[in-house]
Amino acid sequence: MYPIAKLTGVTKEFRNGRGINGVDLSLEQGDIYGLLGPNGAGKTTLLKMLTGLITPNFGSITLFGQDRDASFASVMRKVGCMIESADFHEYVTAGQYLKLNANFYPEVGRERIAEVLEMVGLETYAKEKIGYFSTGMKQRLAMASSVLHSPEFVIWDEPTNGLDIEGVVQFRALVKRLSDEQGITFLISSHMIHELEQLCNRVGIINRGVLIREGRVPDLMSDNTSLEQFYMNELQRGKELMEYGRPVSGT
Ligand SMILES: Nc1ncnc2c1ncn2[C@@H]1O[C@H](COP(=O)(O)OP(=O)(O)OP(=O)(O)O)[C@@H](O)[C@H]1O
Repeated sequence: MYPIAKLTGVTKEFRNGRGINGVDLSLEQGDIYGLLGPNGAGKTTLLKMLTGLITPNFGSITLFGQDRDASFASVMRKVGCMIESADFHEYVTAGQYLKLNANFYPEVGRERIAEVLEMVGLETYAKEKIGYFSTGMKQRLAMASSVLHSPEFVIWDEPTNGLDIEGVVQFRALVKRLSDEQGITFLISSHMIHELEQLCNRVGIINRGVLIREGRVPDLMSDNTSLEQFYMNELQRGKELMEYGRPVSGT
């Protein structure tokens, strides 16, 4: 079985010298993979490169075992993504917005639109203009839109941004449901480390553009009481390596 997504030596250097550097990453079918890292670490850049929004300077990317660029249309058909906040036309309703997106997918009908609205708890707002939506409601709508065409691989950048407590709980249940029932693979970047700890089977930590650690959550946490503690230790270790060339605090 091929990996759902595989990045090999993926590098992007922006003109300001920042970006990401030599990332190797392989996602297997059914993974719920959490991407963690400080602000500006390179999470969004990595997700954008996976989906073709940014072209890497070096490295290769395969999706579903195929070269991402050579088979772009066919592989991207199986990917659903929500990267950075969606740009909505404020004067259309949630239902109309999804209907517009559904035009790209002949197999997506009215029932599927109702289904995804229900999935994200917006079923009573189908006929409301997006201009009246709160930040969290727009986030829910973007999430609904990203799974409209029943993708096999879902990429979400900070999906819990703006969600209320109920929304976060629903989000977690939705990921688990789609993973358990349909075997969908997820790549989720988030600062909500407790969410990722509960949700993900694997996580990776990216810092200053480098994937510094990654693995199965129970393995990474074996010497730590929580994923948060592991994460803080790893960042501290990275800082010491940069400053002193070796870890000094025993982390
Ligand atoms: N188009 C661009 N041109 C120049 N620099 C960029 C560009 N896009 C991102 N960067 C820089 O690349 C680095 C990584 O940015 P990125 O948005 O991937 O970080 P992030 O981990 O998603 O951060 P956050 O958690 O704050 O959303 C940052 O230092 C950012 O300033």
